[in-house]
Amino acid sequence: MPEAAKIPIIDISADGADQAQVAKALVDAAAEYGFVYIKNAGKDISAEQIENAFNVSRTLFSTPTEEKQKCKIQKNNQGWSGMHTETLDPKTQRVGDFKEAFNFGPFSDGKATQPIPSTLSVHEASIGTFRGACEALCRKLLLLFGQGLGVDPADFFEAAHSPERPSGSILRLLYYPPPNSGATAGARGDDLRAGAHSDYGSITLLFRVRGQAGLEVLTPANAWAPVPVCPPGTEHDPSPPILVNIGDLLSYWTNGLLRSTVHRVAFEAGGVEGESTSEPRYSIAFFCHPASETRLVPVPSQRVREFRGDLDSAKEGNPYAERMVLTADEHLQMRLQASYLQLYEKEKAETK
Ligand SMILES: O=C(O)CCC(=O)C(=O)O
Ligand SMILES: [Fe+2]
Repeated sequence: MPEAAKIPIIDISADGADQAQVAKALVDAAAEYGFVYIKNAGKDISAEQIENAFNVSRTLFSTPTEEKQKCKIQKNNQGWSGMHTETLDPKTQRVGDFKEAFNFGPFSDGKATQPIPSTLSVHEASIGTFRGACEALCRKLLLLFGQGLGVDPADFFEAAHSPERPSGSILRLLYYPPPNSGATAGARGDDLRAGAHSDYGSITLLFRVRGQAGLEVLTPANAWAPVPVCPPGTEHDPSPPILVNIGDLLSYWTNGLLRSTVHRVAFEAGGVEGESTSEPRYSIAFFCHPASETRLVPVPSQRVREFRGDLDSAKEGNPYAERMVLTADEHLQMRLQASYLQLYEKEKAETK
């Protein structure tokens, strides 16, 4: 039975917690594992808000396909993507991901700035509020990363993620249909709910539902390890911890000091008591990106400058790393084109 991934649990909002110590623990976890659980006692994002977001998600994915089709994903990375639209690991997967997703871009005055299904109209403002809470938590984490890395000024990352400026940040609702259902008929043993990948942005927040297994990380020993929804010690918290992981952009920005770890969602992911993959699975991700025009110049931190450990892994996330300083938007576009094969292929054909 595969052993669960070793991922530290950190409480960033504990009363009287020493922020310098919290910042150091976060950086250590991000440098060693690339993943960290943020204990969720409901101070940053309440259990009720999270539950409400999952209810909205269930409403969305049970909306008729024709209605979702009207909001089909566009090249701005906003909208609905149906089964197999995204292929996170195109080199290995024979067929795209067994999942549906809906990406929300920015909101303005409680309103989405993109088409949304009519079934979501009554929930529009609450989705915007939830997205805002995710954005605020990310900025709090980015400030802690800046402090923990000794970046001068400490708000270097936080300031680059100002919510006032356009960015690629996305709130994503995800739905994985159950195995052996109409939507997954024909799936083979080696097919995946989400192919192996690392995330593209700075940091990702991931919300999951108790009992729903499936997420695995690739360990340094090249084995897949399940990531329990409620690791020991968090079973009685009001809400499962929020899983935070480092994306390629932040890894690249920090010369690979912060690790961007490969992960996937499998149909069979054993090893965690009380969790199973036989049910439909829902998860919610917030992908946090810097303002689009941010130039990914070296981070003003001695620790980053002196880090020479793993430059190769930074390069992996960004094949152009050696050639030029990219902007955040150029970095994102490069990655989107690789995983939305049809969306971009179709366009190539049309422009011929
Ligand atoms: O659904 C999950 O647990 C993970 C999803 C994920 O890794 C992603 O969308 O990038
Ligand atoms: Fe991911």
